[in-house]
Amino acid sequence: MISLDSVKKSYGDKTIIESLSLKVSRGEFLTILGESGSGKSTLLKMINGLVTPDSGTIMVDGTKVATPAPSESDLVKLRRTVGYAVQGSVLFPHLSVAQNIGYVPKISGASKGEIKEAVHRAIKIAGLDEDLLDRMPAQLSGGQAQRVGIARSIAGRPRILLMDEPFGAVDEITRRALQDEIVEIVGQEGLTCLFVTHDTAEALKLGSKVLVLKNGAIEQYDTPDEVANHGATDYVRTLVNHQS
Ligand SMILES: Nc1ncnc2c1ncn2[C@@H]1O[C@H](COP(=O)(O)OP(=O)(O)OP(=O)(O)O)[C@@H](O)[C@H]1O
Repeated sequence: MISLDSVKKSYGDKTIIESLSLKVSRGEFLTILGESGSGKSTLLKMINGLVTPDSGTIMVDGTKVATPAPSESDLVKLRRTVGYAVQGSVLFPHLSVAQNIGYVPKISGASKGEIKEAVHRAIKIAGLDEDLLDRMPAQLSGGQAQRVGIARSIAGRPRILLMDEPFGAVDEITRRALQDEIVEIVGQEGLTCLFVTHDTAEALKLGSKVLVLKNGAIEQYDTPDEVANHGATDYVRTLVNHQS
């Protein structure tokens, strides 16, 4: 579903990712674990075309995303294929909840009726109350905003879901509820999910596979069981032993 071949990325003279190759199968729930600055967000942004690598190849569901940078039509295709949710779910502040959730269907050219249907389907899946649809993002709690972000990321019926620390800004109880829901959504919809976290317990709990990154390089890419019980490097074993 997703493949990266010898991908390199630097910012200025700082190399973030030296040479990364990776294949993610359809239906995989891949958690990406690593400390701050290890390149997790950069990896997701390269997969959804927000950041272009210096060199290497990235294929997403048959579309070449890089390099060179994708064409305008490939980018549109990519927006439909890939849903993206980030920490604190950065919603458009000037759009209502319904407009936020309906954004991708709208830019994809869906009719008013189709947009409404997509929004209702998404809020149902994300466990949101209909009463919230007319509110503005500033009128939501952190947990509600997070759910709206999730609803928005799935409203366009993507095949791939990229989530960048999506539950970083919510309390522990909401976080657990959202974790369970996202696993269910990904399973039900048959999605391929890449989920970035710096929380080892979360990575091991949610992932069907876990990718451990350090300084932009792969330390281990394996099942949660293998990562937990047979850490490939000292770094992986330290992460597993020091989880909270
Ligand atoms: N646009 C940019 N310009 C320059 N440097 C950047 C840019 N974006 C990211 N970086 C740097 O690249 C490195 C990797 O950043 P990235 O956000 O991918 O890490 P991360 O693993 O997601 O970190 P965190 O867990 O803190 O979000 C960091 O050193 C960061 O400062």
